[in-house]
Amino acid sequence: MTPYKTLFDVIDPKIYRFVHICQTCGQPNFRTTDQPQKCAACDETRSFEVLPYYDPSRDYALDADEYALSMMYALYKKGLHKTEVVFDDFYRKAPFVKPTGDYQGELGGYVAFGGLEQLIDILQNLYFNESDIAYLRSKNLYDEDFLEELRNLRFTGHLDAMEEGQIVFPNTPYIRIIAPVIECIWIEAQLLNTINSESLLMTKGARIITATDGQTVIEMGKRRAQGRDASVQGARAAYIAGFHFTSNLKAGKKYGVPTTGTHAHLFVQFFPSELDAFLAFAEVFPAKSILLVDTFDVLGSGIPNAIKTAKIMEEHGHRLNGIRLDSGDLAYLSKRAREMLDNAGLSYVKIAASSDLDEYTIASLKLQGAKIDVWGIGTKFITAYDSPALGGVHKIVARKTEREWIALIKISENLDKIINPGLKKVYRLYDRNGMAKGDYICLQEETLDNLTEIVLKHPTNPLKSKRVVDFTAVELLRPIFRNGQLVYQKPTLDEIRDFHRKQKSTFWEEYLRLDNPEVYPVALSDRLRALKDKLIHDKRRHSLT
Ligand SMILES: Nc1ncnc2c1ncn2[C@@H]1O[C@H](COP(=O)(O)OP(=O)(O)OP(=O)(O)O)[C@@H](O)[C@H]1O
Ligand SMILES: O=P(O)(O)OC[C@H]1O[C@H](OP(=O)(O)OP(=O)(O)O)[C@H](O)[C@@H]1O
Ligand SMILES: O=C(O)c1cccnc1
Repeated sequence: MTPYKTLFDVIDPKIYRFVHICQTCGQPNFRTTDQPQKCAACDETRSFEVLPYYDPSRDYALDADEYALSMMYALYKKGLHKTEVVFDDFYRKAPFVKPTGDYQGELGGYVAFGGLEQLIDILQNLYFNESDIAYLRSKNLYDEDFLEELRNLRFTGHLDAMEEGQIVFPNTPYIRIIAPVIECIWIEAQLLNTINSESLLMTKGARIITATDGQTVIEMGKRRAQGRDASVQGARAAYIAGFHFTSNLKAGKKYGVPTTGTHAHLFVQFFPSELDAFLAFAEVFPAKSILLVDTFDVLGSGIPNAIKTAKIMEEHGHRLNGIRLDSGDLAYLSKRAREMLDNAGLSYVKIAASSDLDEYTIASLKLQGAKIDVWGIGTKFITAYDSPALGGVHKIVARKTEREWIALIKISENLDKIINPGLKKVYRLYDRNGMAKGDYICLQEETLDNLTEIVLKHPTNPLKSKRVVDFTAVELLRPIFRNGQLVYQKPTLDEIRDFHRKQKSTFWEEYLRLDNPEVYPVALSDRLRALKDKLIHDKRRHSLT
């Protein structure tokens, strides 16, 4: 489908910041200034209504915390706002992973990295529009010079990121930005909001796909999502994770996610009888009918009426697609339903199930031998029910002085919270069979070219280390922006989905399993570790004197 162009694609609101409505002929005139000029349509020069012109669907600039504006202003007043800095984005603890049984060990887990496409759109369309400037002026906190600086502010930095759908482990940067400090501060909240929410849902989706193991999965979460847009973005994340369809038409229109659906209980209640409802639905949708069989009594009436409907469809040369169970004991009911359908010669009719499902219930149902072919998943996916936040962070790790870059560190009493300083890169090491062995984080100037062996040392436990030989190293951070310009060829949704599937298949299932997953090795190079130790030591000494 060719995306249609909006007025904002044709008349760039980053340049044409005002629309002057001519009060004589009603013509809108797009202008770079608020000073009236001759109307293009009627030559009138006197009377215009002057409005800020901006794309409301890309109203990004104030998606920020006030403290960001405070810091941006203070740095501006001190003449430091253009200082170049490096920021890393990473998370510390994998979501959804809880110890079960007597498990006492370190917790593993992973995140499927999501939201890059949305972040690209934000950074390409980031500007303070005139209504933002007017709002900030009304706060009486900032001077006019600063507001003028904001008017001209854009993202001008370099951004490297993992590709969307990549599997990423704790404390490994998935985004690295080199930019003036004012820009890095400005984007913090919405970068985190986007990446955290999308990655969280993609991860939940990836876990559900591990449990459904190749069967058809439909995302149905719209009604339970935390806000309108969350459901559309969530449906996209689900598709990348491996879901096959969404019920969400907007996600279909906006992102091209395949859509499908069954019908609700209301449709059955509305008709004089369940059979009337089924026959009506099947007549209108002979090629895509999945009948909801639990409005009254699944085994007593729902399935028998679905069988009658299927038989009538067969007489007309059609096949009933499936039935849906939405309550009760899904293992028992699906097994009985399968028997009844098979005995009626309807083994082609699929059984779909929904009812507060998640990866754990699905795994349990499979263990119980449930005969379910299609999984409908809403609430527990779209709300990331059991782990509703991903704690991704955006941290400064270096700044430029007149002469050189200096690495920065933040000390914490909690060893896990001490960031890895400096400008870094990330390698993933693969064995001969293409399976991932571990990730290796090193300084930008380091190279693996002549290394035949790497010892991946555990960050805090010297007893845990892993020697890797005969490996192929792949750099995971890819150039996305250079000097504020997009240099990355954005993949299609299906390419992202495929990329995610392939990446997931390079990990042993021990790292991806739902309960007590193995900890995937992520190690620092000796030079990076030495730099970190030195900075910690220097800071501690400094704070004691
Ligand atoms: N055999 C099963 N094993 C494990 N969990 C199941 C099984 N069958 C259903 N479940 C789960 O148990 C929960 C049942 O939810 P609940 O008690 O609210 O009842 P319900 O059957 O959905 O009925 P209703 O929708 O009418 O309230 C759901 O989360 C469902 O996924
Ligand atoms: O169970 P979920 O994973 O959220 O999947 C989507 C649910 O949405 C619908 O329920 P509805 O809103 O009619 O309410 P219900 O919970 O009473 O079925 C549908 O029948 C599913 O049960
Ligand atoms: O198509 C369905 O069955 C559906 C869609 C949204 C929510 N519940 C069910």
